[in-house]
Amino acid sequence: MALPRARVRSWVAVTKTAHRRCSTEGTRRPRSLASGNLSAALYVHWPYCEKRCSYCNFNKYIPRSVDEAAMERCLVTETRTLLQLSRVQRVESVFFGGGTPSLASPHTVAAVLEAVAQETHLPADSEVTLEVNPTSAPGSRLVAFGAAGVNRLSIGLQSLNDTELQLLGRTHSASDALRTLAEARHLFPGRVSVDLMLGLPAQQVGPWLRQLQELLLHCDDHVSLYQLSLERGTALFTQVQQGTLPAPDPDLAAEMYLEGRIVLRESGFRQYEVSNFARNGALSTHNWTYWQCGQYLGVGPGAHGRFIPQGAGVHTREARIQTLEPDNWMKEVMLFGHGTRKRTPLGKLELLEEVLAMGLRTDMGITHQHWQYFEPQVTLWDVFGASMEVEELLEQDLLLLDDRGLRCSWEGLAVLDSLLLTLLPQLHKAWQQRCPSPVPGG
Ligand SMILES: C[S@@+](CC[C@H](N)C(=O)[O-])C[C@H]1O[C@@H](n2cnc3c(N)ncnc32)[C@H](O)[C@@H]1O
Ligand SMILES: C[S@@+](CC[C@H](N)C(=O)[O-])C[C@H]1O[C@@H](n2cnc3c(N)ncnc32)[C@H](O)[C@@H]1O
Ligand code: SF4
Repeated sequence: MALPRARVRSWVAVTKTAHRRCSTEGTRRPRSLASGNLSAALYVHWPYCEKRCSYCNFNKYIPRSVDEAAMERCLVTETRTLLQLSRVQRVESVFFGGGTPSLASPHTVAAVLEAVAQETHLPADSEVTLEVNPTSAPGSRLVAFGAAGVNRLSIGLQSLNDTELQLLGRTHSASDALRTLAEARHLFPGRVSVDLMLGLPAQQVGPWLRQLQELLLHCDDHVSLYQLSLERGTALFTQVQQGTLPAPDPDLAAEMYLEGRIVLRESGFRQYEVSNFARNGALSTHNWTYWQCGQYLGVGPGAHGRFIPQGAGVHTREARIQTLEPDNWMKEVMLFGHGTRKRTPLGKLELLEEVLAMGLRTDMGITHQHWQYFEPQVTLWDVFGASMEVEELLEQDLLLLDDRGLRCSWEGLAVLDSLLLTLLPQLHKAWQQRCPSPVPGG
């Protein structure tokens, strides 16, 4: 079998199908699983932005004005409802994402955190992240967000090249990004992440690597690299379709990623996940919960969640999506206490697919103990140990299956999508052999 070509999927594609601060993090089970269904992560979506970026198809709206008091009330109400429904006893991380949550008032952030602390246990060391867009405004708001309870920032820097930032439709310049980053590091030392995009139209490997090198002179202990995903319906997609911009070259993007991860490794960063790099143990607890298939509640328009709604007498994990459009979502929250639009019970096989596809994104992979937590009867050896195709991946040193469990090698992590093309069908095959009756969803 030829070595698969490196292809990095941005996290965006992954969330559509589907941190703790110590260096031993990757070797133990996150608390969210260790404590079974008693704990969860919480995602809070702020749906508004100042301006539409040319590449973005997230659930975001550019409003003329925002009724922040109403939005705050609804976020607090839905947080309470979902916490009661899940009956979780502790929340280990809260992530304010968007949209542009740094446009929200710190008061709103504080109100949501207060509701969490009233409904359940929010330990003092829980990770509370806020996504921040760089701005030219000075940072008194960052101080206020810290006072509201935020203790980690994720800065959407995207590029350190002004021409690229304009192409992306960003409202900030490279110098705004560096100034915001410096301010953030000053206020939240060791707790600042930056998102850097790669694979933009016309972007070349050398100049992009020089951006990364420059970023390394300024950044803190966490970096995320996201390959541009050209999304239908975005301005960038149309420009590429109409030929006014060249299509991003996937081979160049793969080269940027492969070279970039080496540069980061040489600077002391551990690639703990396909797109995420941390040093000094600054892994993100919140995202770790997603990759380990822990429970998470999604609050706000378009937020996703995965949890067992025990309060409704349900004992199956559900994938949930909240209503997308903010005004409709608010109406539903005011009427019903929540704006959950879609609930999909997850069958056992679907859950195992997620355990596999998400777990292998991390360098720790899937330990036997972790697998057993979701599937006590069929082991990783049973599923993958006798497959010739899997054996080939093991021989090519792309995959490891040993006493620790199943995980990608350093080379394998860069081509995970190709490995899953073998591993997921193998899981299905093993599952069918075990339960031959064709029950949909497992
Ligand atoms: C949806 S944004 C929200 C945060 C904030 N509004 C911002 O723009 O920085 C979160 C991150 O997703 C990544 N992202 C968004 N759209 C993407 C796309 N089409 N392809 C790859 N990454 C994308 C960006 O790196 C961005 O920092
Ligand atoms: C693009 S990532 C940026 C993370 C950033 N690099 C960091 O290290 O914190 C944004 C994160 O927000 C969460 N997220 C974004 N949109 C979401 C949604 N609609 N529902 C649930 N979680 C979401 C996921 O955890 C995702 O990894
Ligand atoms: S990339 Fe961020 S700032 Fe830009 S439109 Fe999307 S959510 Fe808003």
